[in-house]
Amino acid sequence: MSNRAPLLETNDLRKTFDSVVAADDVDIEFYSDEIVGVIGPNGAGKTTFINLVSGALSPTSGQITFKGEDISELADYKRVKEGIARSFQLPHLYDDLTIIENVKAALVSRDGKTSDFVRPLSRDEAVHEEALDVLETFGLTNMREMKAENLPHGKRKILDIAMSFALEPDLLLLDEPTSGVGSEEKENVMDIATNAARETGTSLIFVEHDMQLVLDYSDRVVALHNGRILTEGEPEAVLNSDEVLEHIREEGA
Ligand SMILES: Nc1ncnc2c1ncn2[C@@H]1O[C@H](COP(=O)(O)OP(=O)(O)OP(=O)(O)O)[C@@H](O)[C@H]1O
Repeated sequence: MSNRAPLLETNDLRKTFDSVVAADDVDIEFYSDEIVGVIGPNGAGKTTFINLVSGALSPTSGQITFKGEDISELADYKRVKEGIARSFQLPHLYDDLTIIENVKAALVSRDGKTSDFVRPLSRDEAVHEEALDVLETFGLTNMREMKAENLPHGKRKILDIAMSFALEPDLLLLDEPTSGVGSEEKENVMDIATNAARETGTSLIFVEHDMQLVLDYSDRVVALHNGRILTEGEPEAVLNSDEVLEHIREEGA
């Protein structure tokens, strides 16, 4: 789609679990500043792809190249330092910390310290100011002293996304950012995530089952089925393609 060098590229990327082929020699490129929706029925390999790129899983074979470097065997925390962040289907938050402390934990981990430093660092003015900025951007200012465990699910997803952005990634992987979120709040979550991506120049890859959201928020769509790329390209064309209509939309993505 572009003459520019890809930000992320996979070559013959393969992951098997016994007889299951969850990534079947996947070749794909992602570019800076693009927002890509990944669709596919249950078991298509969407989360496996996110896990392979983030480093949660090692590939059985094949390569992942990020900013021109082979990161296939790089540990997940080192990939964060290289500029790859992710959020989870179920947010990974520090439930007994407040919202602002959660954001500070992300800021502190970005700067190479551990979350044990969060409480002392709550007195660090620079971290405090930056955390307030993040909370403002993501509409969480009013809830900043609430414990994460008391946040409603939609806000938990937003906090998780906010913490991912606080890591200042070049590429952010969102695994089902709207799952479990009430239908009236799904667009809000997607607006917040995609606006932040556009404003910061972060590339976004998001896994999504809601086809209307995929259509509304993606620059490009990748359709997976049985660990393979069924088709990819311009959102409307992909969603209305014969392959997607047959294998994904009928089975229910
Ligand atoms: N850790 C694992 N061990 C064994 N099999 C796995 C593991 N992770 C995934 N699989 C299998 O790999 C295939 C792809 O799973 P994956 O979770 O990537 O699909 P998905 O497209 O994300 O599905 P969903 O939409 O249900 O989240 C499935 O058959 C799944 O059972």
